[in-house]
Amino acid sequence: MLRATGIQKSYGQLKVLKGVELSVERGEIVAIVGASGAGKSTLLHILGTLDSPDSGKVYIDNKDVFSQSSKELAAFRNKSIGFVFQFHNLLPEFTAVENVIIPGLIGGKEEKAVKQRAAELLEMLGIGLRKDHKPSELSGGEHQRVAISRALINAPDLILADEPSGNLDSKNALELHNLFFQLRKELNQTFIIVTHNNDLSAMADRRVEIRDGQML
Ligand SMILES: Nc1ncnc2c1ncn2[C@@H]1O[C@H](COP(=O)(O)OP(=O)(O)OP(=O)(O)O)[C@@H](O)[C@H]1O
Repeated sequence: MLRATGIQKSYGQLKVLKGVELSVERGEIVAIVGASGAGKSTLLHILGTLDSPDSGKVYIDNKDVFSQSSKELAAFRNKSIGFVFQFHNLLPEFTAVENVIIPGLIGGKEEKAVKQRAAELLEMLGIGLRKDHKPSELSGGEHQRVAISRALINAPDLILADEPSGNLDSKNALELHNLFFQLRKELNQTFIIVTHNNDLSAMADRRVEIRDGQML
C-alpha cells in the first residue's frame, strides 16, 4: 500500500536521509527503529506528506502523493492517514471527546456515528471516564490516548505513529499495542510505528532500522 523510494532529506549541511527505500503491505505493522537523530521522525513526516523530501517519491495506493495539489493532499491526508505524534496538539478549549470527533466531522461523517465511535475508542483505551475533561485536566498519558483516538476516528487506511507508547506505563502500553493488532485484524489497517519500545518492535510483523541515512 505504501512505497517510498530514493528518499533524501537534508537540513542545511546535515544529510539525514540518503536514499531511503521502504515498501509496506496493506495490513502490515512495521516498526521503525534507530538511534536518536537517525531520521525516524523526519521519515515519518515525509511518509505522512507533512513534509516533502528533497528527492525521491512516496506512493500510497499507487498514487504519487506529492504530485497532488496542496488542497488535494490535505483532503487525502485527512481521509487516509492517521497521525499519532509525540506532540499531541489537542485543542485546549475542547473536551477529550470533542477533540476526537473533530477530524470525523471535517471528513463529513454523521455526527451521531462519530460521537459513538469516539466514545468506543476512548473506552477501549481506558479513558472513557475522562471523556468530558479538557486537556488541562488530563495527564500526559491520557493526552496520548485522546490523540490516538483522534488518529483512529476516521478509520484511516494508514496509521503513522511516533513513539505512541512513549508516555504510557507498561500496562497501558500493552493495551495500546493490543489495540493496534485488534484494529489491524478488524479493519486491515496498516501501521508504521517509530518506537524505542522493544516489546512493540518484537510484536511487529517487521522491524526496520534507519542507520547512516539508509534503511537496513
Ligand atoms: N526542522 C529541522 N531543522 C534542522 N534540523 C532538523 C530538523 N528536524 C530534524 N532535524 C535534525 O535531523 C536529525 C534527524 O532528526 P529526527 O527527529 O528525524 O530523528 P529521530 O531519529 O526521530 O530522533 P529521536 O529518536 O531522538 O526522536 C537530527 O539531527 C535533528 O536534529
